[in-house]
Formats: sequence, C-alpha cells, structure tokens
Amino acid sequence: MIEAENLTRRYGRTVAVDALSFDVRPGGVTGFLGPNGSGKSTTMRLILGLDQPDGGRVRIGGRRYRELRWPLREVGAMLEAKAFHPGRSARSHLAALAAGNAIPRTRVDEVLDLVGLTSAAGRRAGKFSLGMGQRLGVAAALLGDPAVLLLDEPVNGLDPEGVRWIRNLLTSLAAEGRTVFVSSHLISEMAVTAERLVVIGRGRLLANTTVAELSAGAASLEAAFFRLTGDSVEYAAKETTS
Ligand SMILES: Nc1ncnc2c1ncn2[C@@H]1O[C@H](COP(=O)(O)OP(=O)(O)OP(=O)(O)O)[C@@H](O)[C@H]1O
Repeated sequence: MIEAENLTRRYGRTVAVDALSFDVRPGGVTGFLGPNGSGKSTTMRLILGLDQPDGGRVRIGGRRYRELRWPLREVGAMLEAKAFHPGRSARSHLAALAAGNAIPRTRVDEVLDLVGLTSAAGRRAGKFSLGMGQRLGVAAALLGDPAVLLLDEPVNGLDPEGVRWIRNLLTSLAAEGRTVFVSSHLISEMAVTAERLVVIGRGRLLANTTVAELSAGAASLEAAFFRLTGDSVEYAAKETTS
C-alpha cells in the first residue's frame, strides 16, 4: 500500500507536485497517468525518498522509505532505464545489488531468467539496447521479491513481445497480492493492464478511480483521458493541416 497525503514539491516557481493525495492498493495494477511535465516522475522520486517534499507525506506500508530496513526487499523500483554502471555485466550489477541488501545470490539468476536476459547476463550492460536495459531495470526491481513495485514507463523501448511480457508480468505480480504502481503514456496499454488509475495534471490529482469508471460514458479510455486532462496540458504542439 502506498499512501500520499498532501504531497507537495516545488522547484523554484514550478509546483511540480501540488497537494497530491492518493492511495495505491495491493492486489491490482494501478496506472499513473498525466501529460508531459505533470509530476509523475517527481511523485515517484518522492515515494522512494530520492527527493524530499516541501509539504505533505508519503508512506509505503505505513512507513517512510528511509525507515525501511531492507528497502529493495520491500519496494522494487525502476525509474529510468540504464541506471547501472555501463562497464558491469548484467549479472554483476544484480549481484552487487543483492549483496548490499542481504538477498541470496541465487536470486540473481532467477530474475535474469524471469526477464529473459539469461543469455546476455555476462555482457556489459552499457552495450544493451533500450529494451534490454528496461528488462535489466525490471530484474533489479524484482530482485528483493518486494510487495510493492514502482515502475516509470516500463514499456518504453520494448518490442511488441516485450510489451506483452510486461503486461502479463505486472498483472500476475498484482494477482499475487502485490501493490503495482506503473506510469505510462500508453493509454491503450493501461486500458488492458491496469485496474485502477491515478491521473494527474500540473501536479494535481484529476482522478483516482477504476479504468471501467473512467471509461464509462466515453468512446474510449483515451477519449476520457483527453477530456480529463485537456486543461492541464502544458506542452501541446500545433495541429498541422494538410
Ligand atoms: N530537478 C528538477 N529541477 C527543476 N525542475 C524540475 C525538476 N524535476 C522536475 N522538474 C519540473 O517539475 C515538473 C514535473 O516534472 P516530472 O518530470 O515530474 O513530470 P512527468 O509527469 O514525469 O513528465 P514526463 O511525462 O514528461 O516524463 C516539470 O515542470 C519539470 O520541469
């Protein structure tokens, strides 16, 4: 369970996250949606204690991230692909993380297998493609078998098979009773993967509801999303006419 209460983060005059309150519950995938610059990554960094709020608070299973004894065994996160030393192999990257978190070494090969990187485990991670880097990021998130997972744009760069793999992985992790919070710009993907959605615009909560409820009365989830976020889009390109 993730609980954010009045979470606020400013950067100079920009209010990146604005009195944001929401819960993410276990047992289902919760999608985190919002236009570019709406504060999704900032919110995820605040949840993980990588950034400090100017106001409000956020708890994971009732505690602040920094109060967790073995963070990787409680919260798995992938915020950006390629968050690893480029000269290290995938296996040694995961082995170092495992060692630092009292996770058995045998778990490294398990997660490599789970994400389909066994054959590339000895290769330098710096030479990985975008999709392979995403898979390694997911492997790191799963390493500690955590009850809570946070993934920022996990399907970015994945091929169609990879997209389907992530979809099945997330739904099965949630079915095991975990809390799965995943940001995405792919509304169609969220329509089939997520059960609930937290939608933000300009740092503020626009909706915290189910996919079914948000889609009701609209032609599609995408149409409902545009209606909801229409006033919150900061970076819109001009329409072209042909
Ligand atoms: N370290 C920072 N310093 C200054 N401004 C920042 C910083 N991090 C984020 N911001 C600003 O905060 C706002 C929210 O950014 P954030 O990256 O959280 O949005 P996002 O929803 O993840 O965007 P995107 O979908 O484009 O990835 C933006 O206006 C951004 O420019």
